[in-house]
Amino acid sequence: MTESRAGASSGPSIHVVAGVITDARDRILLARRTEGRDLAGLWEFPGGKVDPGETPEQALVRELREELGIEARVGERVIVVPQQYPHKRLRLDVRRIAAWSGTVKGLDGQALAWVPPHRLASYAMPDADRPVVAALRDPSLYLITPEPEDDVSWLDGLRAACDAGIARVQLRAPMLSIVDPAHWSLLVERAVAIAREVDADVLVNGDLALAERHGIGLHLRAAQLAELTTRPDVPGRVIASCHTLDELVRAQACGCDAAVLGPVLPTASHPGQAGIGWDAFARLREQVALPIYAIGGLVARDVEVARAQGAQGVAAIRGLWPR
Ligand SMILES: Nc1nc2c([nH]c(=O)n2[C@H]2C[C@H](O)[C@@H](COP(=O)(O)OP(=O)(O)OP(=O)(O)O)O2)c(=O)[nH]1
Repeated sequence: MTESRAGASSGPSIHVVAGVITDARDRILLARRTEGRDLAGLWEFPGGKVDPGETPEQALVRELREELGIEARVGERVIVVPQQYPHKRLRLDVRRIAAWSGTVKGLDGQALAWVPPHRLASYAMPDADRPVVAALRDPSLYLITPEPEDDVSWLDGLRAACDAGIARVQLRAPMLSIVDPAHWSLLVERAVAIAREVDADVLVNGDLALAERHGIGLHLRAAQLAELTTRPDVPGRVIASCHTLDELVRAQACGCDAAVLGPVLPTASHPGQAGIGWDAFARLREQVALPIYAIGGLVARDVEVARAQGAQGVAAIRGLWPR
Protein backbone atom coordinates (compact mmCIF):
# COMPACT_ATOMS: atom_id res chain seq x y z
CA MET A 1 0.00 0.00 0.00
CA THR A 2 1.42 3.41 -0.86
CA GLU A 3 1.85 6.07 1.83
CA SER A 4 -0.54 8.58 0.33
CA ARG A 5 -3.33 6.10 -0.19
CA ALA A 6 -2.92 4.60 3.26
CA GLY A 7 -2.95 8.13 4.69
CA ALA A 8 -6.19 8.97 2.92
CA SER A 9 -7.92 6.24 4.89
CA SER A 10 -8.24 8.12 8.14
CA GLY A 11 -10.68 10.16 10.14
CA PRO A 12 -14.05 9.17 11.49
CA SER A 13 -16.54 7.42 9.28
CA ILE A 14 -20.05 8.86 8.73
CA HIS A 15 -22.81 6.28 9.15
CA VAL A 16 -25.31 6.61 6.28
CA VAL A 17 -28.33 4.35 5.94
CA ALA A 18 -30.22 3.85 2.67
CA GLY A 19 -33.21 1.81 1.56
CA VAL A 20 -33.92 -0.48 -1.38
CA ILE A 21 -37.56 0.34 -2.04
CA THR A 22 -39.33 -1.82 -4.62
CA ASP A 23 -42.70 -1.49 -6.33
CA ALA A 24 -45.14 -4.20 -7.44
CA ARG A 25 -43.10 -4.70 -10.63
CA ASP A 26 -39.85 -5.20 -8.64
CA ARG A 27 -38.44 -1.92 -9.86
CA ILE A 28 -36.12 -0.11 -7.43
CA LEU A 29 -36.48 3.54 -6.44
CA LEU A 30 -33.53 5.86 -7.07
CA ALA A 31 -33.38 9.53 -6.11
CA ARG A 32 -31.20 12.16 -7.75
CA ARG A 33 -29.00 14.23 -5.43
CA THR A 34 -30.02 17.87 -5.69
CA GLU A 35 -27.76 20.78 -6.67
CA GLY A 36 -25.51 22.40 -4.07
CA ARG A 37 -24.84 19.12 -2.20
CA ASP A 38 -21.86 16.87 -2.31
CA LEU A 39 -22.12 14.41 -5.25
CA ALA A 40 -24.92 16.52 -6.80
CA GLY A 41 -26.62 15.05 -9.86
CA LEU A 42 -25.77 11.45 -9.02
CA TRP A 43 -28.49 8.87 -8.39
CA GLU A 44 -28.67 7.17 -4.99
CA PHE A 45 -30.77 4.91 -2.82
CA PRO A 46 -32.96 7.18 -0.67
CA GLY A 47 -31.73 7.66 2.90
CA GLY A 48 -29.29 9.80 4.85
CA LYS A 49 -27.08 10.14 7.89
CA VAL A 50 -27.83 8.42 11.18
CA ASP A 51 -28.29 11.11 13.85
CA PRO A 52 -26.75 10.72 17.33
CA GLY A 53 -28.97 8.55 19.53
CA GLU A 54 -30.79 6.96 16.58
CA THR A 55 -30.64 3.34 15.52
CA PRO A 56 -30.01 2.84 11.78
CA GLU A 57 -33.59 1.58 11.42
CA GLN A 58 -35.04 4.69 13.10
CA ALA A 59 -32.87 6.92 10.92
CA LEU A 60 -34.00 5.20 7.73
CA VAL A 61 -37.70 5.40 8.67
CA ARG A 62 -37.24 9.13 9.46
CA GLU A 63 -35.33 9.89 6.24
CA LEU A 64 -37.88 8.13 4.03
CA ARG A 65 -40.71 9.98 5.76
CA GLU A 66 -38.94 13.36 5.36
CA GLU A 67 -37.66 12.86 1.80
CA LEU A 68 -40.40 10.76 0.21
CA GLY A 69 -43.48 11.03 2.45
CA ILE A 70 -43.78 7.28 2.97
CA GLU A 71 -44.01 5.08 6.06
CA ALA A 72 -41.51 2.24 5.77
CA ARG A 73 -40.78 -1.03 7.53
CA VAL A 74 -37.07 -1.80 7.41
CA GLY A 75 -36.10 -5.33 6.32
CA GLU A 76 -32.88 -7.28 5.97
CA ARG A 77 -29.42 -5.86 5.36
CA VAL A 78 -28.12 -5.92 1.77
CA ILE A 79 -24.54 -4.75 2.40
CA VAL A 80 -22.54 -2.20 4.41
CA VAL A 81 -20.05 -0.45 2.13
CA PRO A 82 -17.09 1.33 3.73
CA GLN A 83 -16.09 4.04 1.26
CA GLN A 84 -13.39 6.70 1.18
CA TYR A 85 -14.25 9.88 -0.74
CA PRO A 86 -11.73 12.70 -1.25
CA HIS A 87 -13.00 14.65 1.79
CA LYS A 88 -14.85 12.08 3.88
CA ARG A 89 -15.26 8.45 4.77
CA LEU A 90 -18.58 6.78 5.09
CA ARG A 91 -20.23 3.48 5.84
CA LEU A 92 -23.21 3.08 3.55
CA ASP A 93 -25.54 0.70 5.35
CA VAL A 94 -28.14 -0.53 2.85
CA ARG A 95 -31.35 -2.25 3.94
CA ARG A 96 -34.26 -3.68 2.04
CA ILE A 97 -37.57 -1.99 2.73
CA ALA A 98 -39.83 -4.91 3.64
CA ALA A 99 -43.06 -2.90 3.26
CA TRP A 100 -44.11 0.71 2.77
CA SER A 101 -47.27 2.78 2.48
CA GLY A 102 -48.16 6.18 1.11
CA THR A 103 -47.40 7.87 -2.20
CA VAL A 104 -43.76 8.43 -3.11
CA LYS A 105 -42.99 12.14 -3.69
CA GLY A 106 -39.70 14.01 -4.06
CA LEU A 107 -40.32 16.30 -1.06
CA ASP A 108 -36.85 17.91 -1.32
CA GLY A 109 -37.35 18.63 -5.03
CA GLN A 110 -35.27 15.60 -6.00
CA ALA A 111 -35.98 13.69 -9.23
CA LEU A 112 -37.07 10.08 -8.72
CA ALA A 113 -36.87 7.02 -10.97
CA TRP A 114 -38.24 3.48 -10.70
CA VAL A 115 -35.53 1.31 -12.23
CA PRO A 116 -35.57 -2.41 -13.16
CA PRO A 117 -32.59 -4.13 -11.44
CA HIS A 118 -30.84 -4.93 -14.75
CA ARG A 119 -30.82 -1.19 -15.64
CA LEU A 120 -29.37 0.09 -12.33
CA ALA A 121 -25.80 0.12 -13.68
CA SER A 122 -26.76 2.62 -16.41
CA TYR A 123 -27.45 5.33 -13.79
CA ALA A 124 -24.49 7.48 -12.66
CA MET A 125 -24.11 6.79 -8.93
CA PRO A 126 -21.55 7.57 -6.19
CA ASP A 127 -18.65 5.11 -5.79
CA ALA A 128 -20.17 3.49 -2.70
CA ASP A 129 -23.19 2.42 -4.74
CA ARG A 130 -21.36 0.25 -7.24
CA PRO A 131 -20.91 -2.57 -4.71
CA VAL A 132 -24.54 -2.10 -3.69
CA VAL A 133 -25.80 -2.55 -7.25
CA ALA A 134 -23.59 -5.66 -7.63
CA ALA A 135 -24.88 -7.02 -4.30
CA LEU A 136 -28.45 -6.62 -5.56
CA ARG A 137 -27.83 -8.25 -8.95
CA ASP A 138 -24.86 -10.60 -8.92
CA PRO A 139 -24.14 -13.87 -7.10
CA SER A 140 -22.81 -13.71 -3.54
CA LEU A 141 -20.91 -17.00 -3.94
CA TYR A 142 -18.03 -17.50 -6.39
CA LEU A 143 -16.98 -21.14 -6.64
CA ILE A 144 -13.44 -21.91 -7.79
CA THR A 145 -13.06 -25.50 -8.94
CA PRO A 146 -10.45 -27.78 -7.33
CA GLU A 147 -7.82 -29.49 -9.53
CA PRO A 148 -9.64 -32.39 -11.27
CA GLU A 149 -8.58 -35.83 -10.02
CA ASP A 150 -10.80 -37.60 -12.53
CA ASP A 151 -13.19 -36.10 -15.05
CA VAL A 152 -16.36 -37.82 -13.89
CA SER A 153 -16.15 -36.87 -10.23
CA TRP A 154 -15.07 -33.32 -11.11
CA LEU A 155 -18.02 -32.82 -13.47
CA ASP A 156 -20.36 -34.45 -10.93
CA GLY A 157 -19.05 -32.06 -8.27
CA LEU A 158 -19.70 -29.09 -10.52
CA ARG A 159 -23.22 -30.33 -11.31
CA ALA A 160 -23.97 -30.79 -7.60
CA ALA A 161 -22.66 -27.29 -6.84
CA CYS A 162 -24.84 -25.77 -9.57
CA ASP A 163 -27.86 -27.74 -8.33
CA ALA A 164 -27.17 -26.40 -4.83
CA GLY A 165 -27.42 -22.83 -6.13
CA ILE A 166 -23.91 -21.80 -7.19
CA ALA A 167 -24.47 -19.16 -9.90
CA ARG A 168 -20.90 -18.04 -10.61
CA VAL A 169 -17.96 -20.39 -11.14
CA GLN A 170 -14.30 -20.12 -12.05
CA LEU A 171 -12.95 -23.18 -13.89
CA ARG A 172 -9.41 -23.68 -12.64
CA ALA A 173 -6.94 -26.57 -12.96
CA PRO A 174 -3.42 -25.25 -12.42
CA MET A 175 -1.76 -28.60 -13.21
CA LEU A 176 -4.00 -30.14 -15.88
CA SER A 177 -4.15 -26.90 -17.87
CA ILE A 178 -0.35 -27.00 -18.22
CA VAL A 179 0.20 -30.76 -18.51
CA ASP A 180 -2.63 -31.51 -20.96
CA PRO A 181 -4.20 -28.32 -22.37
CA ALA A 182 -6.25 -30.20 -25.02
CA HIS A 183 -7.88 -32.35 -22.34
CA TRP A 184 -8.50 -29.27 -20.20
CA SER A 185 -10.22 -27.52 -23.11
CA LEU A 186 -12.58 -30.50 -23.53
CA LEU A 187 -13.31 -30.51 -19.82
CA VAL A 188 -14.01 -26.76 -19.92
CA GLU A 189 -16.47 -27.33 -22.77
CA ARG A 190 -18.35 -29.97 -20.74
CA ALA A 191 -18.28 -27.79 -17.62
CA VAL A 192 -19.69 -24.81 -19.53
CA ALA A 193 -22.58 -26.97 -20.76
CA ILE A 194 -23.39 -28.00 -17.15
CA ALA A 195 -23.22 -24.43 -15.85
CA ARG A 196 -25.37 -23.12 -18.72
CA GLU A 197 -28.18 -25.52 -17.77
CA VAL A 198 -28.71 -23.44 -14.63
CA ASP A 199 -27.69 -20.10 -16.22
CA ALA A 200 -24.60 -19.88 -14.03
CA ASP A 201 -21.95 -17.34 -14.98
CA VAL A 202 -18.69 -19.10 -16.01
CA LEU A 203 -15.11 -17.79 -16.07
CA VAL A 204 -11.91 -19.65 -16.86
CA ASN A 205 -8.72 -19.06 -14.94
CA GLY A 206 -6.00 -17.20 -16.78
CA ASP A 207 -6.59 -18.34 -20.39
CA LEU A 208 -7.86 -15.65 -22.77
CA ALA A 209 -7.97 -18.04 -25.76
CA LEU A 210 -10.12 -20.56 -23.86
CA ALA A 211 -12.45 -17.79 -22.71
CA GLU A 212 -12.91 -16.68 -26.33
CA ARG A 213 -13.30 -20.24 -27.66
CA HIS A 214 -16.01 -21.16 -25.16
CA GLY A 215 -17.71 -17.75 -24.99
CA ILE A 216 -17.11 -17.27 -21.26
CA GLY A 217 -15.46 -14.84 -18.83
CA LEU A 218 -11.85 -14.60 -17.72
CA HIS A 219 -10.45 -14.75 -14.20
CA LEU A 220 -7.11 -12.92 -14.07
CA ARG A 221 -4.30 -14.09 -11.84
CA ALA A 222 -2.55 -11.26 -9.97
CA ALA A 223 0.56 -11.67 -12.17
CA GLN A 224 -1.56 -11.30 -15.32
CA LEU A 225 -3.32 -8.23 -13.93
CA ALA A 226 0.09 -6.63 -13.33
CA GLU A 227 0.75 -6.71 -17.11
CA LEU A 228 -2.57 -5.17 -18.12
CA THR A 229 -3.67 -1.62 -18.83
CA THR A 230 -6.99 -2.31 -20.53
CA ARG A 231 -9.81 -4.79 -20.11
CA PRO A 232 -9.21 -8.10 -21.88
CA ASP A 233 -11.68 -8.50 -24.73
CA VAL A 234 -13.66 -11.59 -23.68
CA PRO A 235 -17.32 -12.49 -24.13
CA GLY A 236 -18.04 -12.74 -20.37
CA ARG A 237 -17.09 -11.06 -17.10
CA VAL A 238 -13.53 -10.21 -16.04
CA ILE A 239 -12.63 -10.77 -12.38
CA ALA A 240 -9.12 -10.30 -10.95
CA SER A 241 -7.27 -11.88 -8.02
CA CYS A 242 -5.86 -9.13 -5.79
CA HIS A 243 -3.84 -9.00 -2.57
CA THR A 244 -2.85 -5.33 -2.33
CA LEU A 245 -4.33 -1.88 -2.81
CA ASP A 246 -2.25 -1.32 -5.94
CA GLU A 247 -3.74 -4.45 -7.49
CA LEU A 248 -7.28 -3.36 -6.63
CA VAL A 249 -6.64 0.07 -8.14
CA ARG A 250 -5.28 -1.55 -11.30
CA ALA A 251 -8.24 -3.96 -11.52
CA GLN A 252 -10.59 -1.00 -11.34
CA ALA A 253 -8.61 1.05 -13.86
CA CYS A 254 -8.60 -1.90 -16.29
CA GLY A 255 -12.39 -2.12 -16.15
CA CYS A 256 -12.64 -5.43 -14.31
CA ASP A 257 -16.17 -6.30 -13.22
CA ALA A 258 -15.06 -7.45 -9.76
CA ALA A 259 -12.05 -8.52 -7.73
CA VAL A 260 -11.24 -11.30 -5.30
CA LEU A 261 -9.26 -10.16 -2.23
CA GLY A 262 -7.55 -12.22 0.45
CA PRO A 263 -6.65 -14.42 2.13
CA VAL A 264 -8.96 -13.00 4.81
CA LEU A 265 -8.53 -15.94 7.19
CA PRO A 266 -5.75 -18.57 7.25
CA THR A 267 -6.37 -21.38 4.75
CA ALA A 268 -5.30 -25.00 4.36
CA SER A 269 -3.90 -24.20 0.90
CA HIS A 270 -1.44 -21.63 2.35
CA PRO A 271 -0.28 -23.20 5.64
CA GLY A 272 1.58 -20.85 7.97
CA GLN A 273 0.27 -17.73 6.19
CA ALA A 274 -1.88 -15.48 8.38
CA GLY A 275 -4.98 -13.95 6.85
CA ILE A 276 -5.27 -10.17 6.48
CA GLY A 277 -8.42 -10.17 8.67
CA TRP A 278 -11.73 -8.36 8.14
CA ASP A 279 -10.52 -4.93 9.32
CA ALA A 280 -7.80 -4.83 6.67
CA PHE A 281 -10.27 -6.16 4.11
CA ALA A 282 -12.67 -3.28 4.85
CA ARG A 283 -9.79 -0.73 4.78
CA LEU A 284 -8.77 -1.91 1.31
CA ARG A 285 -12.37 -2.16 0.12
CA GLU A 286 -13.07 1.49 0.90
CA GLN A 287 -10.35 2.75 -1.47
CA VAL A 288 -12.00 1.47 -4.67
CA ALA A 289 -15.52 1.24 -6.05
CA LEU A 290 -15.20 -2.36 -7.26
CA PRO A 291 -17.38 -5.21 -6.05
CA ILE A 292 -14.98 -7.50 -4.12
CA TYR A 293 -15.32 -11.14 -3.11
CA ALA A 294 -13.54 -12.15 0.09
CA ILE A 295 -11.44 -15.32 -0.10
CA GLY A 296 -9.45 -17.42 2.34
CA GLY A 297 -10.84 -19.86 4.91
CA LEU A 298 -14.45 -18.86 4.17
CA VAL A 299 -17.61 -20.88 3.53
CA ALA A 300 -21.12 -20.07 2.30
CA ARG A 301 -22.46 -19.17 5.76
CA ASP A 302 -19.82 -16.39 5.98
CA VAL A 303 -21.67 -14.32 3.35
CA GLU A 304 -23.48 -12.31 6.01
CA VAL A 305 -20.22 -11.38 7.78
CA ALA A 306 -18.63 -10.61 4.42
CA ARG A 307 -21.51 -8.33 3.37
CA ALA A 308 -21.18 -6.46 6.68
CA GLN A 309 -17.58 -5.60 5.64
CA GLY A 310 -18.58 -4.45 2.17
CA ALA A 311 -17.83 -7.68 0.31
CA GLN A 312 -19.88 -8.92 -2.61
CA GLY A 313 -19.73 -12.30 -0.87
CA VAL A 314 -17.41 -15.26 -0.58
CA ALA A 315 -15.09 -16.97 -3.09
CA ALA A 316 -13.73 -20.42 -2.23
CA ILE A 317 -12.55 -23.76 -3.52
CA ARG A 318 -13.02 -26.21 -0.62
CA GLY A 319 -15.54 -24.02 1.20
CA LEU A 320 -18.02 -24.18 -1.69
CA TRP A 321 -17.21 -27.52 -3.36
CA PRO A 322 -19.73 -30.27 -2.53
CA ARG A 323 -18.34 -33.11 -0.41
N1 LIG B 1 -28.69 8.36 0.87
C1 LIG B 1 -27.62 7.95 0.22
N2 LIG B 1 -26.41 8.55 0.41
C2 LIG B 1 -25.37 8.08 -0.29
C3 LIG B 1 -25.50 6.99 -1.20
N3 LIG B 1 -24.27 6.75 -1.75
C4 LIG B 1 -23.40 7.63 -1.21
O1 LIG B 1 -22.20 7.73 -1.46
N4 LIG B 1 -24.06 8.46 -0.33
C5 LIG B 1 -23.41 9.52 0.43
C6 LIG B 1 -23.76 10.90 -0.06
C7 LIG B 1 -23.61 11.74 1.20
O2 LIG B 1 -22.25 12.06 1.35
C8 LIG B 1 -24.03 10.81 2.29
C9 LIG B 1 -25.50 10.94 2.64
O3 LIG B 1 -25.68 12.03 3.38
P1 LIG B 1 -26.99 12.96 3.26
O4 LIG B 1 -27.65 12.76 1.96
O5 LIG B 1 -27.71 12.86 4.52
O6 LIG B 1 -26.26 14.24 3.33
P2 LIG B 1 -25.99 15.56 2.65
O7 LIG B 1 -26.31 15.63 1.25
O8 LIG B 1 -26.52 16.58 3.57
O9 LIG B 1 -24.50 15.35 2.83
P3 LIG B 1 -23.26 16.17 2.68
O10 LIG B 1 -23.43 16.97 1.42
O11 LIG B 1 -23.20 16.96 3.93
O12 LIG B 1 -22.23 15.09 2.62
O13 LIG B 1 -23.82 9.49 1.78
C10 LIG B 1 -26.77 6.40 -1.38
O14 LIG B 1 -26.97 5.45 -2.17
N5 LIG B 1 -27.80 6.91 -0.66
